[in-house]
Amino acid sequence: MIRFEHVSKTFQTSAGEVKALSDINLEIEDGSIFGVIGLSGAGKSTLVRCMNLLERPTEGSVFFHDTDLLSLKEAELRKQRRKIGMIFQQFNLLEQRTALGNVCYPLEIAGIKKKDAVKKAEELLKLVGLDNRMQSYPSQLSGGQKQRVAIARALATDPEVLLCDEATSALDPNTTRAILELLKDINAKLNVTIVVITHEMKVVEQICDEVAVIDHGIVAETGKVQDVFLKPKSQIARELIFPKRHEASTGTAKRILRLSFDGQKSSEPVISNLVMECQTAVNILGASTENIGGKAYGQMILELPEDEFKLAKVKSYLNEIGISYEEGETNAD
Ligand SMILES: Nc1ncnc2c1ncn2[C@@H]1O[C@H](COP(=O)(O)OP(=O)(O)OP(=O)(O)O)[C@@H](O)[C@H]1O
Repeated sequence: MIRFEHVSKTFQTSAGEVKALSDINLEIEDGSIFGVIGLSGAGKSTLVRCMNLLERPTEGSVFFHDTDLLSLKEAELRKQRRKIGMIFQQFNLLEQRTALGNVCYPLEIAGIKKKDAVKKAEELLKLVGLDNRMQSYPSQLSGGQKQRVAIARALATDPEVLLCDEATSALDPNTTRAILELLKDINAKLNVTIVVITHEMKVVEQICDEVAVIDHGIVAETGKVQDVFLKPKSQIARELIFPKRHEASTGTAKRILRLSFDGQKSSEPVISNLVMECQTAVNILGASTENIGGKAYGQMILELPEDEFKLAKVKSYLNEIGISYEEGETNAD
């Protein structure tokens, strides 16, 4: 549905050129929930803004279906843009309008009759769970409720894609979870393709099918969420999945085994069986196993036994039961 071919974006600033994106290639499938994750300054917002040409790439092509958006005249581009809705971290609601007035706004601009606009806005506000707050002003709503209004407003023009730029970053964990569930619901009920920009792996875990990991303006890695979780290939993906703060901080580097759980095996029996089978105590330095779609995914870090014989036994046991692992060192921080 959306395809980037060799997209680059350079900003000219008084301090010189800033290359925000370099030669980005990616493809987002119709009906999917696609995550773009990266650290602050990685280029995520620029990337998402290039999807609807709020930002024009300096090089490359942006296809929406099979149309190169960069080749369109202004009127035609506006038409295509209506099919691409967007929500933001700061909600961007009109403060002097009620929730209903906010959702009616894009319909009024599109020339829809007031009666029809109100009817549609009411339906959308019901869909996002705000049946009782239609006449409330943004200042009377919580962050989660404001984001629900913003979602309803973005859906008013029947977009095929909804771009969500850090849409849950200003919300607490419970509200985040509820908003992500709502987006998942919208994807399933309305078949709207959803692109989620985030710096938080847990957001990707909760709703995305596929993910692109962005680092310093390039795509470091892309693939199905469970594959990237199971076997992160890039250093940046490893850091995002398993932040350093989860690892032991003893001041000295330790030799470790990094175990990957792939959704079949739950982590607890594996460790207790390993202890019994190999007759060795294992020191768990960190774990970030998560439940994704009802299956356990994630990683666990074990300190290696110093005894080489016991180490060989542990590795052979893991091979036998089919748990992926790799050897490494913790950082001495
Ligand atoms: N309008 C602009 N003018 C100049 N430089 C810009 C502009 N927009 C972004 N940049 C620069 O491009 C790079 C990528 O920024 P971008 O906002 O896309 O990153 P991000 O991953 O979304 O980060 P954050 O999560 O902190 O918003 C940064 O170095 C940023 O300073």
